[in-house]
Amino acid sequence: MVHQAQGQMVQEVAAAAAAGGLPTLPTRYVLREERRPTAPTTGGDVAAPEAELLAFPTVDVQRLADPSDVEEADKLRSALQSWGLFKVTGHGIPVALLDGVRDAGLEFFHLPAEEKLRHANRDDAGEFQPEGYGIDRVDTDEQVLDWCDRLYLTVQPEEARRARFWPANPPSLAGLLHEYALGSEQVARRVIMAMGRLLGFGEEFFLDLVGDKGGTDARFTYYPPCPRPDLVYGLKPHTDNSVVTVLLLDRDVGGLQVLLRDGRWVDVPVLGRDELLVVVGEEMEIMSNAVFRAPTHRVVTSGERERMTLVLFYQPEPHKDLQPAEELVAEDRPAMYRKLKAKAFGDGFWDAFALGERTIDFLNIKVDDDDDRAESAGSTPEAAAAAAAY
Ligand SMILES: O=C(O)CCC(=O)C(=O)O
Ligand SMILES: [Fe+2]
Repeated sequence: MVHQAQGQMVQEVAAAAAAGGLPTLPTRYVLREERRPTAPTTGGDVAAPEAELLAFPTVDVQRLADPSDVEEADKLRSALQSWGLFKVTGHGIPVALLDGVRDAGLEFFHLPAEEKLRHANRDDAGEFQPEGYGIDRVDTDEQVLDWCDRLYLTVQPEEARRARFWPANPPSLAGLLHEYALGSEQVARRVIMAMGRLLGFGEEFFLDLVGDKGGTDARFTYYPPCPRPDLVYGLKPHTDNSVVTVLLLDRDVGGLQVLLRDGRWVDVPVLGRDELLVVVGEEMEIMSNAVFRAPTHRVVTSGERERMTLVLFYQPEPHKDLQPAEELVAEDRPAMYRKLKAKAFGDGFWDAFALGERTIDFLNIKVDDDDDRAESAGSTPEAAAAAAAY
């Protein structure tokens, strides 16, 4: 059964609201009071001074590829230990390609509804499945829906692409996404290689766990303007279903926020046109036995401006075992997660996300819930250094 709300795109709701046809926001988007996003922490909150924005971590992936560049490796280490995400320069992807794929994505969302619905996220029987155009899965009346529409495509391995979900319009989109994904995959690989080196292993360390034919899923997310941004999430708080995620953010409009370890939500700034963002995902958290942590992040919407982002999720080969690397497990550092197949983890994401839970928690693969131990094993420079000694 498809839930009746599944058919309604947020873009249509937003258009009706803008035309004055909706005196109040439909309740299915309205968050319970205690869950509502407060005003962004930066810009208005004295607890988050300007300096914090300036300290937003940056890593040059070209420098990162040079194993003798200790300074850049230190920047990566510090970014991973503090924010769990960082902006990336030195990737070599032409800015014309970045702008091109952004423009093509936006053009797709601006097409008439019937054109976009040719690629709707339904299978032959009309049931919901994640790939294609639409909103995320709706299971119940109680589920509060995010203020966004998505176009979700499997990009790699190439033989797994499903042509019916790839827009024919604008005609440039498919080619641009293909090109961009190749460049962005290199960014992910360089980061994953450097993460292996940070722990004192070779750069193949995590790549071997991922496999040569890891998967890449792309998600274009369109956040229409919202008449009541104080009541909704663009995207609810979550951690990513990936080893790492590479994001191409909107050129002009912010909204992404990350939860710091001290419990504050902080804005990710609008990046330069040629900059990307890398976020650690839950699969890396598992493989690294929580030396690296997947940060919780969310999107708040803007009142008047639309926003679009393109996010690429890098995943292990589906048949690979997903588990803490044995080199990172010892008597005083027991495995924090149980083994499962990468595919089982990937599939679990959709159930978890609909409930607003982490996949790790939803699938109950934490060996125990002793967060103190997790903290001491994972988040300190000492722990990373300890891991390096293995
Ligand atoms: O749109 C954004 O800024 C973030 C999207 C995101 O976090 C996701 O799709 O997992
Ligand atoms: Fe995300």
